[in-house]
Amino acid sequence: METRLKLTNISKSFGDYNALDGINLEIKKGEIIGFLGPSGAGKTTTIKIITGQLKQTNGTAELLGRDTSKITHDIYREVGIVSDNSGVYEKVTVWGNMKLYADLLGVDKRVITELLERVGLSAHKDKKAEKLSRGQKQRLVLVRALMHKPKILFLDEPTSGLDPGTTLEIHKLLLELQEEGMAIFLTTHDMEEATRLCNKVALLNRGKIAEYGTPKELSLKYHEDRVFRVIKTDGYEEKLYDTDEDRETLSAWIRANEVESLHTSEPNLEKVFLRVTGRELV
Ligand SMILES: Nc1ncnc2c1ncn2[C@@H]1O[C@H](COP(=O)(O)OP(=O)(O)OP(=O)(O)O)[C@@H](O)[C@H]1O
Repeated sequence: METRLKLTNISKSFGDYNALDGINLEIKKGEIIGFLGPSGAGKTTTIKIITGQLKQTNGTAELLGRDTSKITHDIYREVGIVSDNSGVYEKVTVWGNMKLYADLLGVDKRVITELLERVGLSAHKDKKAEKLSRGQKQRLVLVRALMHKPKILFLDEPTSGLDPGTTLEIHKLLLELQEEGMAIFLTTHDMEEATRLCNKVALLNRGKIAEYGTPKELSLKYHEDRVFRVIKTDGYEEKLYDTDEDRETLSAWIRANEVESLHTSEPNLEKVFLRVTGRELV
């Protein structure tokens, strides 16, 4: 699969403070990679280096095969960026906001119609952006970043503060885009979101990638206390651990037909994160 982003041994110092220390990361076509880390871990610094806004102290960053320290503005025709300060024109309508970008990028009007339809904003196209709800505005920002069909999309906290319905819609759209081959670099504080969307996640802590793998791999790796919850036919619930003794007990219950159901409880990414960083995600 085609590599869309490759970071090799990236370090960044601000004076004698090492904000990033030896970051390696690769994103291929059709992959969603989660970049997770507590406040101050170095996420924004990494994104700035990738998008050419900041120069690394060491290492190389290649975006769509080009060295980011030498990229020119035309690369933005193939890159989409969604961040907080997304620059929606508040006094301009939804359609107008889309049209401004479409003209700039040479995108056909039909694409605007299609995208607004896809995220349920067609009915609001003549509303000024300032009148949109938070979720509607977030969807506007997202589709505006998509209209030129970027090969790679950078998403900074795409669903933070949104209701579950809108969040689901955005997730559905992102999974469709992934299916279409878009590579997505996602920062999020929402571990459920990371688990649902990401092929792999990198846990960034104090400027280093402390863990990297599929959400499942990481959850299992930190799964020390494997607990089984057993509901017995008499209605009682028992907890068993992954020990020889408890396994023997479980076999005996099964043989005696005393087990109604059996559940394993795996730790989620949130717990992994806390263990790795010792810090809450904020
Ligand atoms: N221009 C700068 N000069 C000095 N230190 C900086 C500069 N930019 C960032 N830092 C420091 O580098 C570290 C990483 O910052 P960064 O903004 O990348 O964190 P982050 O992971 O994006 O955090 P958040 O989730 O809070 O946005 C922080 O300790 C920050 O204070």
